[in-house]
Amino acid sequence: MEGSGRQGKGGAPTWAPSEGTVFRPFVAAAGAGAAEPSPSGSGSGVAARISKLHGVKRKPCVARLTADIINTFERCHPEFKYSETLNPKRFLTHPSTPAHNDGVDNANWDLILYVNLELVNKTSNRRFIVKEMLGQGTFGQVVKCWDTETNKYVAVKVIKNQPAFYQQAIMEVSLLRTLNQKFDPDDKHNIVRMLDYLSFQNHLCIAFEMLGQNLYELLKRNHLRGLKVQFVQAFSKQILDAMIVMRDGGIIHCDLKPENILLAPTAKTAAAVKVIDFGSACLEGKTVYSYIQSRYYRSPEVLLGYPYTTAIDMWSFGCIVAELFIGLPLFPGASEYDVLKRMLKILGGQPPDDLLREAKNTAKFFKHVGSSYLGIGAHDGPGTAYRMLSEDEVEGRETKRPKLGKWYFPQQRLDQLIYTYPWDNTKLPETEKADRVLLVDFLRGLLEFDPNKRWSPFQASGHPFITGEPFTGPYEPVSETPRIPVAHAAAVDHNPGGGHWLVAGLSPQWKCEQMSTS
Ligand SMILES: Nc1ncnc2c1ncn2[C@@H]1O[C@H](COP(=O)(O)OP(=O)(O)OP(=O)(O)O)[C@@H](O)[C@H]1O
Repeated sequence: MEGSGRQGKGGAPTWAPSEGTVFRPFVAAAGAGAAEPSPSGSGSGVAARISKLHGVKRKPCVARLTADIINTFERCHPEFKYSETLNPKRFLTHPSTPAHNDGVDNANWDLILYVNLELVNKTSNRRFIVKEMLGQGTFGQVVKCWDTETNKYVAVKVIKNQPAFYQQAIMEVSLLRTLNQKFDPDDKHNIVRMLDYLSFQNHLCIAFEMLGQNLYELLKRNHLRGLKVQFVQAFSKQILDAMIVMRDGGIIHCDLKPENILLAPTAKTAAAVKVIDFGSACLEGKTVYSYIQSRYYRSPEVLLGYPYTTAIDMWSFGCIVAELFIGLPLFPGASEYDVLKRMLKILGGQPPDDLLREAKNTAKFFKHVGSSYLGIGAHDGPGTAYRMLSEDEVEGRETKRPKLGKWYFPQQRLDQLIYTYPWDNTKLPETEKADRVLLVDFLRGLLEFDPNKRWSPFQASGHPFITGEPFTGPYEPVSETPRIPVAHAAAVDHNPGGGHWLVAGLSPQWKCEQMSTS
């Protein structure tokens, strides 16, 4: 259904004879009929004529004739005029039927993108020429573009023309600018570089350096069998490096997952990665949304509706590390209930009572059973006052049975999963066994139910799994002194009126113009 209407509207044919001219397309001309070359090849047909014009003496073949087809047409027919602007648009956006914003947006408020559309920064006149679609997400579309200023390919995120998306994208610009310029001016900490941002047809467009495949695609390419421990180590180290910087800035990413970690081209090592997509990010202490993080990577405190900090990213990071090793998501729940149930089963514990007591959504998942209950967490601590609801109990409460997904691996505790992976394996070399012991100990500190006890990125970066130091027993991180996130302070200083327009270098007036048209 791709845009026949659109093609009709803007749609001149590739070749455009002047009015009244009956021009036979080349294929027909070179085929049977009046234009057939003479059987002898000596030259009475069109092909032979073209051959002569090109100075070709021997019998031409079709492939040769199409090599310089525009020239060929022009030589064959003096009235033939070619103009690239008259080409039919090759749409990249689906659907490509105009619906809003004077016909440049579709029904989903996405800008209708097509090959060779120029996204222009009116202030600098820098132009980004659209070439192909890279991905479509919640906030809009990401397209590969040719940057006329640097003569390089870049990735441009074209945000949907809707106030909520617009506002959040401004936040992405603001936070990424702070991270890039203030915290990582030399591009050493594995965070995507933002190159430019502009407003085009009421769409905020953000240009990023062009990166490669994401880690989910990498796992798929490996048939979801997981990566060697050495790669898991290398990627973990780089992601942690980015997370240390984010935490120093008091920035919570809120959507860490394998899809948002991209391979980066580098001369140094074949396994460099960068963190992308700050489209859901926020400042610590200024958390606005409660429905955040992709479900499989959602932390217990977010599921339960408890105030959150940068520790939620460490939970997602733990899920990513485990997934990189086993090739499958660790908690692929079909519902939030399913995710939580899997956490309890695989980790053999549950969130601490004080968190459950204060969290907003505890009653959706747990029943208060008094202080003496020796439940799932009993093996590693005192009893708990809360027990997770059964599916029947949830159905009774919510009138709907919670969705439960399939288990793709044995229903085991995390350590057993890692030690026995790929689960039919009996003999492992001693070095591999040692690596896995290290990995399990590393995951223990990341997948900690209590956000206050969960390791910070800096603490995790001291683990022997990351440093390569010998493992002498369970890792005890150094305690950290409380810090004041710098970006948080900066954002408040620049713009006490709320929002982050000024921090991003975008005027509130510009914001209003955009808002009013949508
Ligand atoms: N710098 C980049 N280089 C190459 N590809 C990119 C780049 N940035 C984004 N992409 C591609 O576009 C996809 C979507 O990007 P991004 O996650 O930033 O958008 P989103 O709308 O926030 O998506 P989601 O809804 O999945 O969070 C990515 O998964 C990736 O495949």
